[in-house]
Amino acid sequence: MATYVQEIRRLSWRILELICEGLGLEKGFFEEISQVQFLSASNYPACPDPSVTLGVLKHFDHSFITILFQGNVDGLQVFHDGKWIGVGVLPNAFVVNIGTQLEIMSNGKLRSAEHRVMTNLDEERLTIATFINPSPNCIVEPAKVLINESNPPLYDSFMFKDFVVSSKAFGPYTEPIN
Ligand SMILES: O=C(O)CCC(=O)C(=O)O
Ligand SMILES: [Fe+2]
Repeated sequence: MATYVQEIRRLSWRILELICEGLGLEKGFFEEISQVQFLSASNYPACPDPSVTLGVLKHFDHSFITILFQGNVDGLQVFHDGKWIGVGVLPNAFVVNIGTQLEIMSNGKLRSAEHRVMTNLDEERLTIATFINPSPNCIVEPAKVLINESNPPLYDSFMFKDFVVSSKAFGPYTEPIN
C-alpha cells in the first residue's frame, strides 16, 4: 500500500506539472499547494436491482485532481451534454478526474466533471480513489496569469480550509495526517 501511495503521488505530481505547462502557469505552480493526498477505497457489492440503487450519488470532487483505480469492473458515469455516460474500463489504466479546485485555479479552462457510480447486478466492484487536494491554507483562486481584461476571474478567492468547513465537503474539517 505504501508503494501504491508513493507511486500515485509521483504520478499525480507529473500530471499536475503537465497541466501547469498546458495552462501556461509558472513551473512548480502546484508543487507546494498540492501536498495533501486523501485515499478512499470503496467496495460496491453486487446489487439485486441496480435500477434502484446507486453506488455513489452524483457529485463533483473537491480536489485538484483525483486518480481512480477501478480494476476491471465498470460503474463510473459522467454527466455530459445532459446525459450520463459510462466511462468504461481499460486494463491497467487510471481515470484522472479534474476536481473543482483545479477548475477554479484554471479560471474555468478545465472543467470538473460531475459523476456518479452505478451498481452492478452480479459483479462486486473495488476502487481506490486518491484525491490530490489543496493544502488547508492554500488560497484557491483563478491563477493571476490567466486573468486579464478579456478574461475576468470567474470565481471568488477563498482559503481551502474555509471552503471545506463552509461547504461541509468532507464532513467536519480534520487536520491531515503527515
Ligand atoms: O468508486 C468510484 O468509481 C468513484 C468514487 C468517487 O467518485 C469518489 O470517491 O469521489
Ligand atoms: Fe468522485
